[in-house]
Amino acid sequence: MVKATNLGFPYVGAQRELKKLVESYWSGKITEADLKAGYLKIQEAHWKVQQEKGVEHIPSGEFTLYDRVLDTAQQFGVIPQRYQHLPALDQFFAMGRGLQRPATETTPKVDVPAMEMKKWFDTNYHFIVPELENDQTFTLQAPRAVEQFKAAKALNIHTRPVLVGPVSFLYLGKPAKGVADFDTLSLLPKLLPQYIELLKQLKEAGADWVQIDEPALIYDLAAPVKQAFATAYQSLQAAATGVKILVAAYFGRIESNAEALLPHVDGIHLDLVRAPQELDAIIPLLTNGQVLSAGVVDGRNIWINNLAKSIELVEKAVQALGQDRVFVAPSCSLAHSPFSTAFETKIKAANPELYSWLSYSVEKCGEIATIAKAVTQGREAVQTELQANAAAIESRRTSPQTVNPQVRDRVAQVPAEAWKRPSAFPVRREAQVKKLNLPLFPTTTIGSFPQTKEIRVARQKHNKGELSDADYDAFIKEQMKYMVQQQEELDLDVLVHGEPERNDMVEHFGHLLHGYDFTQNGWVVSYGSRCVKPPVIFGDVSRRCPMTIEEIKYAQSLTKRPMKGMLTGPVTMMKWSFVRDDIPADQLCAQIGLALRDEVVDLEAAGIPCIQVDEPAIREGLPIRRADWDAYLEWSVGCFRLSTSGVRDETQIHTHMCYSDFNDIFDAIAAMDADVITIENSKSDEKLLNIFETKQYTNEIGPGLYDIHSPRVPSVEEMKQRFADMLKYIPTHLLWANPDCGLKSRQWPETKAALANMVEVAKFFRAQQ
Ligand code: MET
Ligand SMILES: [Zn+2]
Repeated sequence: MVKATNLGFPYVGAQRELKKLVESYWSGKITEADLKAGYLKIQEAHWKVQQEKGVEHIPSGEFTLYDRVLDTAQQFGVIPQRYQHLPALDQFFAMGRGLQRPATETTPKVDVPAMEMKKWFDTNYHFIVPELENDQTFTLQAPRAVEQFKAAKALNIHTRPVLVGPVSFLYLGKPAKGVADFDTLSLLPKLLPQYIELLKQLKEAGADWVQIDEPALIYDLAAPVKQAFATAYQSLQAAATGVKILVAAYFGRIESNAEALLPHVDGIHLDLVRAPQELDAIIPLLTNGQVLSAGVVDGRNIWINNLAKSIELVEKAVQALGQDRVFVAPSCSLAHSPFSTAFETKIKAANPELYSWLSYSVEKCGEIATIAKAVTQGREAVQTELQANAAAIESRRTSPQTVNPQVRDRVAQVPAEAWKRPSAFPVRREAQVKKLNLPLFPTTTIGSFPQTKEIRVARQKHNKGELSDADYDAFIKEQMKYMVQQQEELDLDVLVHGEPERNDMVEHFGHLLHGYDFTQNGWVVSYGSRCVKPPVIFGDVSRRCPMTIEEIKYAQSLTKRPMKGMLTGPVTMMKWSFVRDDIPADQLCAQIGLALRDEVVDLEAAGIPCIQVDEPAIREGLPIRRADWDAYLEWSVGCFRLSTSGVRDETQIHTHMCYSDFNDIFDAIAAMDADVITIENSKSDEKLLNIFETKQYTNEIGPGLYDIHSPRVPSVEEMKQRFADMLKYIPTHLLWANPDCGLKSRQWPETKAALANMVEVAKFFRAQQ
């Protein structure tokens, strides 16, 4: 019998119950006991819903109150010194999010920052990076997996415990602050006995299968790391704990990384959505009853599965291995997909066709069960489900909502010259210098100004219909007027309209484009208790109407200084949305690129001399494997150019990225060929500037002069220092003065003070020349 299994579930809850629960605990509204009782109830509901949907291997132990890598660190005693004095639960949250607490009669004052957070592979989830000492000791304490397994068992639900694997844990960890650099994998021999102990405890509690997540298997790995995998699983096997081990890799292909560990495990999970070709590669390597867990249902998106296709794939595995050696599974933990489409009442009513294409975690569990049943009992056993699915897939393939022939034709017929500016940068620069007549070291900002409470309230009222369109427009105009006035007073050179009309740089444009929709409850965790609700791209994308012209034109009418138009680039529009999976990414990106191209051309026609197209997400879209980088950079950079190259030489194209860590893709950034790029710098001066020692950036550039993430006002002196450092690397005539990123999360007083200092610095250096 082919088993329906799951790897992980959206622990945040159907209506983000867990978020509300932990946040109430943080604010002191509920006690630790309330928190415990509360999360047990949530877990119970989750186990039950998976059971009802027909999942046979229900995961436990992956449920976390903040982050499961952090859970893993704490339960093995990987606790940096600065948190060690705190009681367990406070300690856990302090490591995740920092803790500030005044002294009481019995306890001293606490003030500890959070540990570092990093992106979890190529998802938008962020995990807490374990800090390891080179003489680190490990001690197993209160393992979550055992606690949760027992809790489920008490409810009569048999679960499959999930652990973060020992190699991935160490590989993703880093040497603690102040410790000399060392290979964190060298700690493996010390860590493994703790895993053995944990497996024994799970066995004792009644577990049979244990899922050990080793997502690090999808990286380009050096030989010693592959060896570490082999060593680790060899010793777990030799310990004969009595549980069966399923090693799970996901988010990509494992290639040869698992070969050495394979003989030492009872099964392996593969992400067959990202790497379907690995099915054929792995089958011949499985022996002695080893199991293949086939990840055929995409755990990272919101779309229905093509059941007929998945069934075929699983049948192929069954033919080779037999029914008892195949599990059906999501590609990765379902924690990366929202909870259930049942809450999408608005889409259901307004667009039932789109609704029929959606599948969130609960529905995905149903899909997994259907696939398993079809393969075990034959397709007839699930005929109704298969028919409904086939109809939905067909409607999605042919619907005018997804396919717009005009858009398709336009993408297919983009002329070669549309992929780049007509003239080279030096020629464009000459035209721009003449037209803009800017001083040396021009000053500008990145786009947004403070999103004040007043702005948020007005937007809410407008959304609820309490503020008329006309009144809201008038309000936004007032805001722009204020923002332009402030910039003139500060004596900035290139002004912006300030983005008061935008709630979010992607969602705002989504509303103005065909092919986008918005969910009510499509939440996924971004980090800790923080969730995001990305827009959905379901169809071919084109402009509904000009998107920004009114506002920018109005802002320009208020000043003689050049106004900078402000758009979100095609790659970022995709990366920060739930993207359709029925056309290739490069095609979708070109569609968005063309929509933006029209807007860029319209802005120019409206008399806007500078246009910024933000691409903060280009780097995070970089594929995990180096071998895939070139193809990705080719289309993503190409689409940026497509969106920006419809203008005359004299129109100055800007772009912006808020990280400086792009030394490895420097050539691609240069190939974007923006006239001006503004980038982050202030948090990592050297990292960014070092690259200029070896490579030349030929266009204009504004490395951020100060960090906008903090309310702190940078002094003139420190910015002078930073500017002087930049001047060592960047030719005088190419350098701009600007902050790191947009100012929307700041307040006005600090914004004005910081910008005033920044302008002073630019003027000081101008006077020196
Ligand atoms: C995350 S990058 C933000 C760019 C945008 N133009 C802003 O200033 O807010
Ligand atoms: Zn930014």
